[in-house]
Amino acid sequence: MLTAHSVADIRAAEETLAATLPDGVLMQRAARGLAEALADVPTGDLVIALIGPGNNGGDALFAATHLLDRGVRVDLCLFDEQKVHAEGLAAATAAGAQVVAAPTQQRWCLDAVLGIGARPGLEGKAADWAAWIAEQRPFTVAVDVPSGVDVDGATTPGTHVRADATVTFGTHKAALLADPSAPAAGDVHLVDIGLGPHLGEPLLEAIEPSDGHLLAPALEWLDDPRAHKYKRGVVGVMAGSEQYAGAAHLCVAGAQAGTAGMVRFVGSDALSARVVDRAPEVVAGRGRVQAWVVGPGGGDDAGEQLASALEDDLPVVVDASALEHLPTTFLVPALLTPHAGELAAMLGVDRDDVESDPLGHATQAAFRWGATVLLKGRRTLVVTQSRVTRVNLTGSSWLGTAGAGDVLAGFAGSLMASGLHPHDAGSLAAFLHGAAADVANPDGPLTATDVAAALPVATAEFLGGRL
Ligand SMILES: NC(=O)C1=CN([C@@H]2O[C@H](COP(=O)(O)OP(=O)(O)OC[C@H]3O[C@@H](n4cnc5c(N)ncnc54)[C@H](OP(=O)(O)O)[C@@H]3O)[C@@H](O)[C@H]2O)[C@@H](O)CC1
Ligand SMILES: Nc1ncnc2c1ncn2[C@@H]1O[C@H](COP(=O)(O)OP(=O)(O)O)[C@@H](O)[C@H]1O
Ligand SMILES: [K+]
Repeated sequence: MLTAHSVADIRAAEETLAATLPDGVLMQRAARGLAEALADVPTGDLVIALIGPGNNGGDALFAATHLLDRGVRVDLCLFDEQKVHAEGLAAATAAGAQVVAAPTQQRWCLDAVLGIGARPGLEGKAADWAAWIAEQRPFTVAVDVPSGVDVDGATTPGTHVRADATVTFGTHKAALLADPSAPAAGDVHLVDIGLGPHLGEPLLEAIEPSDGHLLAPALEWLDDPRAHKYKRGVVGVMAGSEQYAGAAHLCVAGAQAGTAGMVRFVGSDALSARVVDRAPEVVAGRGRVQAWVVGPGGGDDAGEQLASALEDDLPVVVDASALEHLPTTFLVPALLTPHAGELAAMLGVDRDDVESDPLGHATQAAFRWGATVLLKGRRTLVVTQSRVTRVNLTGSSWLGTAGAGDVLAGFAGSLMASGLHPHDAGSLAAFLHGAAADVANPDGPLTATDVAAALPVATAEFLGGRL
């Protein structure tokens, strides 16, 4: 699992670790890691280092000494000459760095304006530097975090740097993983400075290809010699309507691609006939299931369908139209799967509000409904009270295609029917859904049907540690 920690936790870990080491060792580790990450800068090329008032600037100043040692030239811009890491500045200038008034034509840039001590938003000189980066497009490496973002909240309320890469120290930060701030970080490289053993519970985590073991609770039947389809679980699907018949097919396709042993479909006679025609393995009509999926393309019936599913007292995935009919709170394990527009409607706010603070709004909804909230998007979030929030890093923007959400809801329901907690079911479904899109076509268009078709292979590769 890839983890990100809060600024407060990082500070506490740093204090504990620093107390066991001679002064300045941590900054030296950070500076060396930063210089190593800049190994591609050719000898003789010129780097501009934008230096802020704190230790973030210090890291870059010491990294500059390593760059200068191997023949890279370094110019320095100081945010505040009175407030700069003095030893770092002395070391960098002694090694040959020049202080200049403003960035000009440099093709390489080190953003060391602000790190984890930042109040979000850049002003004055720092805002001018961010504008220069946006206009001149030098290859920009952010030190620890892109300056100006909200490090824990992953929001971008003011001016900030947009980097090509970020070299971060000790652990990831929420801002590097979650949207809307993640694009400002570019490619993220983690430098180990020894904080690991001193860090507490993460603020955010992301499933990695090596985390196939997370599926284990849904696969206990695999080793059971007397296993049969019902031991794998049955997932019930109430999806689709006259208007959105395709959602029924796509949700069923997602459900069939999962770990459950059988899919039941409940809908009108006409829709049931179509679904069974297309997917002969599906059993139509009410019956015993271990989890329900309600809402994809559900149209006017979604409220009734949700009420009917909730009567069974079973885990439930609530998607699309069913999100308009939520009970005050959930008494069964529930996974709600809104996109930003649906979450905005649930909370009575604007879509822009959700998009500018997805973590905050998904968390608010998870607490309000006592449910797991999976907020769909480029970096899908899965939030459950008293669990570490997960962010999904798989897939590409090609996944934003009609019906992809229907497949996701069906697949997550299948994992829940096999016994997974909604937090694991939702985050694994998002992970495998993105991985399946990459299997189907990593760099180009694809349909939701393609994603559903690739899910079984993506799951097998994940289980085999081959993703
Ligand atoms: N933790 C670790 O393990 C390690 C950390 N290391 C490094 O240290 C970095 C953290 O350093 P840091 O604490 O000095 O904070 P940093 O962000 O450089 O600057 C704070 C200063 O900026 C100011 N300021 C704030 N917001 C502002 C704004 N919007 N506009 C203008 N000014 C603003 C703020 O002023 P104040 O809030 O006091 O008014 C204060 O003076 C960390 O990211 C990493 O790079 C490594 O060396 C290795 C080990
Ligand atoms: N820019 C994007 N990058 C990656 N994935 C995306 C992006 N936009 C949407 N997605 C994913 O595509 C799916 C879209 O679901 P949804 O909005 O419900 O669409 P639909 O209702 O058409 O099925 C979700 O899994 C979402 O996370
Ligand atoms: K920075």
